[in-house]
Amino acid sequence: MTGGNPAALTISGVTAGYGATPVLRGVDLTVPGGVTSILGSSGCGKTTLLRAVAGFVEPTGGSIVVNGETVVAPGRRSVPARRRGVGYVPQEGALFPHLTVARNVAFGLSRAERRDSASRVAEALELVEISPDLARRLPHELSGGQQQRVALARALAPRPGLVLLDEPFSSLDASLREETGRAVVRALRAAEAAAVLVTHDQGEALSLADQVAVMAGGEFLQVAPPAAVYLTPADPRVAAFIGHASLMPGEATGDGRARCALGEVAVRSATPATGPVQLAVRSEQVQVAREADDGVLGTVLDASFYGHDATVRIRLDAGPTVTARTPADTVPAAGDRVGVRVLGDVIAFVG
Ligand SMILES: Nc1ncnc2c1ncn2[C@@H]1O[C@H](COP(=O)(O)OP(=O)(O)OP(=O)(O)O)[C@@H](O)[C@H]1O
Repeated sequence: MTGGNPAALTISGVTAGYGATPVLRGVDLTVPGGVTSILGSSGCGKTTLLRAVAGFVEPTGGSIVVNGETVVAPGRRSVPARRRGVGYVPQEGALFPHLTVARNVAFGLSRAERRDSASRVAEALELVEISPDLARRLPHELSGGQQQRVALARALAPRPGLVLLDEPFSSLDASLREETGRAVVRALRAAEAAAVLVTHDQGEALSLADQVAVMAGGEFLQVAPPAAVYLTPADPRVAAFIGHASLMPGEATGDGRARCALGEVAVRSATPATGPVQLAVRSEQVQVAREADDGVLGTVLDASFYGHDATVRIRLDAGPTVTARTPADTVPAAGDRVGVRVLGDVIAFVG
């Protein structure tokens, strides 16, 4: 955002629920522009928040401002969904199966905008890199990735300032997912639309977004650029959720070090000089060697092979379990005795 433009979206103290069950518990979020991804476990309230911004769920409290216009505020009638200037791409795209690509894209246009429907449709399809040759096809004649891009074109056709995407890539396989994700972000940037992207997938959240908002239990734990969320998580839950850190108690001993079940480790971040701390050890920091080599001893519980590498869970003799990431050609087997060492600084939180 530059030159004093309003933020694309400001959510302040929003509460919402279904019947007597609260789901959002006073949510605050500012989307200055660009792409913000919302990451959180299933059922934490991500879709409910998007639906509240889009105008499909009425909040019970708080306010929502879209591109400078207040659309929800206490004591005021909320602006209806169709007048919020917000595009919405639901899960699975939800194209109308009996309408061609062009008519699906034109569907979101207002009566006035339909006067130049052909050029609006062409513009939107170009933004999402869909060839005009596909405009007359029906959705089932497209690939999954193309269908998702058409769903985005439909949301972009009215030129909204803000687009909400609810797990738009969840039905795509891994490689198509990455490629479609990048194409969607290119289209959003070309359209100069800000976006909120809900996802379960931390790789997607970190790689596609300018800002990552980590949600748990109906509120945000941290909202920050991807590298900050990964390298300086605000809270142990963020560390555990993003990048699979192993959490364990420790005792800070001064000089930026702490003692824990992994021995003496170097710690990063603002920890007290001495006293109890909670440590978060990233799996890529944990090095596994044969038992004869040095390190803290433990027993392999299980290993998951991913091709490019593997993750190995180890129960340390001292009690806690840690997860290590090992090269694909040196994966120990369940039951193996191993030595474990920690590389670099571990994240520490005040215990
Ligand atoms: N229409 C509804 N009526 C009653 N409860 C609902 C309704 N929709 C959602 N919920 C409940 O509200 C909570 C939050 O749901 P929501 O769909 O916002 O979560 P989410 O974070 O998007 O989950 P997921 O990642 O699984 O899509 C859940 O406990 C869910 O069961």
